Amino acid sequence: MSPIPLNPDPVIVANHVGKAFSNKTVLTDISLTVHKAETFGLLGPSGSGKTTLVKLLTGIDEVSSGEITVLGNVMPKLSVFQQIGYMAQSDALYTELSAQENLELFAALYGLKGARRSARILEVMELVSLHNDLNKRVDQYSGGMKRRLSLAIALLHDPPLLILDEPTVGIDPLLRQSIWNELKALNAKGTTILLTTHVMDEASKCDRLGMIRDGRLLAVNTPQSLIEEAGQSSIEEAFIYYGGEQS
Ligand SMILES: Nc1ncnc2c1ncn2[C@@H]1O[C@H](COP(=O)(O)OP(=O)(O)OP(=O)(O)O)[C@@H](O)[C@H]1O
Repeated sequence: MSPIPLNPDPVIVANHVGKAFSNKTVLTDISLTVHKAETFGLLGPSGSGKTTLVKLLTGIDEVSSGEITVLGNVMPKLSVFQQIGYMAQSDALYTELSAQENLELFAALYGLKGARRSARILEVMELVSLHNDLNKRVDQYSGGMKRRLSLAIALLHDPPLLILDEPTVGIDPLLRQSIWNELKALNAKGTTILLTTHVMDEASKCDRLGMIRDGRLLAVNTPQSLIEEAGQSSIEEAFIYYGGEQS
């Protein structure tokens, strides 16, 4: 199967990016381009540097070396952050408020008003199957429900770029499937998605994957090409192969 040609517009460009915290190097020489309307997955074990890279891409944190451009702007840049739907790994929710109140707050932040605001809140909550729990306080939500609410918030302003850090952790397989369907529908409308995962099955749903280990990008390609080039039969085996070659 030949891969679908990528839209050439670069939405994210990382150029020889490095990141160190005091004297600890966490990312080394990461170069990577994410094109418009693709789903790009960052796959790597716990502690490999995925969240650190995501924070650089969103502009929450700054590179130690190299450069990141997002939607044509050198990061970090506040105006670009408003064009990104960001779902952090730990849910940034006001737990003493209801889901509705949380959504209202973020909607106001994004400048969504009036009927458009109410309609969009309902739309995104239907999408994550939480529309019947709008008035429940978030401290009464389960872990999976909080993840889904965080995803709804990331989608609220219909941003051109979604950056999702482990979006489906704690979400049951059926709902995970429907979330993936939605992500693919957003892709089809032109939304670019970068997400992190360590679930191999999920990685195979991405258009392209970046395999990351010990802060280095080992390989970038379509899941199928990564498997074929490594002469393996699964993403998991390919990952072990590329990791082994590097070390
Ligand atoms: N602020 C910080 N100061 C010092 N070290 C940090 C900081 N943030 C992250 N690190 C270190 O950077 C490394 C990569 O962490 P990171 O959270 O990016 O990994 P990850 O791939 O996202 O892992 P996980 O899948 O568990 O979330 C870890 O060794 C972590 O301890």
